[in-house]
Amino acid sequence: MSTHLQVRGLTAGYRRSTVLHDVSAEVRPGGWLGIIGPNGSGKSTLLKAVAGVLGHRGEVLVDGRRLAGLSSRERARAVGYAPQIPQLPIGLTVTDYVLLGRTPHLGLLGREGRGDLDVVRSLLERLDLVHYADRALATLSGGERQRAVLARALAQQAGILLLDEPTTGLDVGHAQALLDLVDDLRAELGTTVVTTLHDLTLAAQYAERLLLLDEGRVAGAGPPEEVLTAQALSERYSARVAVLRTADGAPVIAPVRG
Ligand SMILES: Nc1ncnc2c1ncn2[C@@H]1O[C@H](COP(=O)(O)OP(=O)(O)OP(=O)(O)O)[C@@H](O)[C@H]1O
Repeated sequence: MSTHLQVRGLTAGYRRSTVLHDVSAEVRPGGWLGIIGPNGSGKSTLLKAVAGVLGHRGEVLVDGRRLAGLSSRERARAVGYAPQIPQLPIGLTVTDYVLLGRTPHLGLLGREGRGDLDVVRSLLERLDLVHYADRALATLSGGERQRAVLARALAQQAGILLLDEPTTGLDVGHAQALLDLVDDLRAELGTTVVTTLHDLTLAAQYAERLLLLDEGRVAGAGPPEEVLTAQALSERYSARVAVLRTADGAPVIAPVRG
């Protein structure tokens, strides 16, 4: 199942201020869009609005249907969301927490079946969480907890996966394992992926296209090699960087001391 995501003229914010101004974006079925931009530019706000947890003007279309018009079960099957700072039921074990991701797939009795347990088990293996399966979330380290949050979002097997800073707190190996897993889901299930990422080199290596936000407006969009120029990073982030290339031409962003 591959899902097409369109965001049209999205304006959103909080009680006192409008943060996003008329943002439009599109992700092809099975595509990966990386949202980048400096602190406070509106990346998380955009994901919240697309996830439907923050009111907005404009439209979010999933396969041409307004997300706001779907039932909550349909919406949970369409969009999975891992927020940057999730509210965690810290008394739950890792297994029970990740199983919550299966809720939109359970039958009338609400009982999980063998298939649900298999999905959870496989995610715990891929995210190196098997040893923690029976531990309460409260007892995990920051990176272990982050991996549990991502496992729950992945267990949902929604057509669109929204991940807000998924590699925060993860060491380089676990960060790569997570992004590889998301990429595999794209290949195996056709999952459409939107992530915010501060690590621009990782963003360039995994996302097909980038959307650069600055002060809540789109300041650039396109393939990573077009968006990530030293000039754009200097203008938008006030950063001194050298843009290097991997053997296959992907940009590597190296900060340079002044
Ligand atoms: N709940 C809130 N109430 C009021 N203002 C908020 C709220 N959440 C975020 N903001 C403000 O909205 C703006 C955009 O925040 P947002 O979290 O979307 O930025 P971001 O690009 O994800 O930033 P970062 O890179 O620091 O995570 C910021 O100025 C922030 O202070």
